[in-house]
Amino acid sequence: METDAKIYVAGHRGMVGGALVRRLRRAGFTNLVVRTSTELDLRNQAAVADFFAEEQPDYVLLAAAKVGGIQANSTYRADFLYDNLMIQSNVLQQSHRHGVRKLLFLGSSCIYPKLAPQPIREEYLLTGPLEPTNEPYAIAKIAGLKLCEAYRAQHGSNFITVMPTNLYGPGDNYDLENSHVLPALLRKFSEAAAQRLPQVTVWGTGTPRREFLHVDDLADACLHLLRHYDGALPVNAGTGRDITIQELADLVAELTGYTGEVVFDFARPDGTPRKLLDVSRLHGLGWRHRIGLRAGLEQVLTSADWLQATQAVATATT
Ligand SMILES: NC(=O)C1=CN([C@@H]2O[C@H](COP(=O)(O)OP(=O)(O)OC[C@H]3O[C@@H](n4cnc5c(N)ncnc54)[C@H](OP(=O)(O)O)[C@@H]3O)[C@@H](O)[C@H]2O)C=CC1
Ligand SMILES: C[C@H]1O[C@H](OP(=O)(O)OP(=O)(O)OC[C@H]2O[C@@H](n3cnc4c(=O)[nH]c(N)nc43)[C@H](O)[C@@H]2O)[C@@H](O)[C@@H](O)C1=O
Repeated sequence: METDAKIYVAGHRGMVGGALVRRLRRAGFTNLVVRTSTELDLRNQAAVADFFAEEQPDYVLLAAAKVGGIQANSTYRADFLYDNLMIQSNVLQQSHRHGVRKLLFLGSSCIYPKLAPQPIREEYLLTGPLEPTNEPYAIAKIAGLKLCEAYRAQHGSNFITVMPTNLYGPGDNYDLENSHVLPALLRKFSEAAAQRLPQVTVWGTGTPRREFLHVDDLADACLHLLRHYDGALPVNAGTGRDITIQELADLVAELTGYTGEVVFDFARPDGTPRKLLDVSRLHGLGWRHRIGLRAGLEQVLTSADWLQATQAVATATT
């Protein structure tokens, strides 16, 4: 990849898109094209066609999507299915029409069957029923992956697909209802520590296991795959290690200095019991994660992004 190649990063204001932009800039890529969703709604077929005709990018990184945690996925089911189907269909079709040299599509570990054998290998896709809380999102992501495969098979398009585990890092969403577990716990425990609250409520039973990858590691993995991988097979991206939600809550309590009680709200869904990714394909391609969970969380809690996000939340609630 030449450093003056024109790269469209879709979703650059999001957590993953932001990390991709930072990583690409650090690697010397200067010709980045970005649009906010207000400037370009990727669900709009005609607008996406006009954009590609005007910009003619060489590479496309598709990090724009409707994204959220277990509650958002379960509540806004139509939006998660419709928005994601439209965004990816429009971007993939125009990337094909305009002869984009390579496209990277981001799926998710939730595309695999709810009770898949662990760790989850890429070939377990479509071998069993999905987790109901995020079935619409998973169906959309599976359709995206299959569309990449189909463009490659029918037209020879170099569309590659990456399936990340649960991510965290700068640019995360700290909304208490719609976010993923890690940002939610960081906020709940740090607020409880500051206000000396006697209890923090964690959703579900605390027994589900989750794997967490720092978003800067994911961005690095994506650049590695852009440079070194042209295959049809999807590639899992994770650390190969997971922990229970109870262990995660204990870790976040320790890091935020919270010493009160942790209670579990059994009325909230657990979701998938476990979704540890088998990352041997990615390791075989020469990439491994660098940022462990404790170090990654310490980095988040001392970052300018965290201070900004928590100040914005404090201002909005006073
Ligand atoms: N977060 C996670 O834990 C995981 C994420 N992923 C995948 O990574 C990708 C990025 O996720 P993440 O960065 O966390 O998500 P974010 O919610 O942080 O960012 C999503 C971005 O998508 C853009 N977007 C949403 N709808 C539209 C639209 N209609 N038109 C144009 N742009 C739109 C938004 O743009 P704007 O800000 O301009 O409105 C936003 O910046 C997704 O494909 C997701 O499935 C996969 C596994 C785990
Ligand atoms: C990345 C992935 O993210 C989603 O799947 P998920 O991993 O189930 O999502 P989550 O991070 O929101 O929850 C993980 C676990 O944690 C528990 N939990 C405890 N306390 C809080 C809490 O306060 N908030 C949240 N959100 N969860 C909590 C929660 O009950 C669950 O057991 C997919 O929908 C899909 O979008 C996807 O691809």
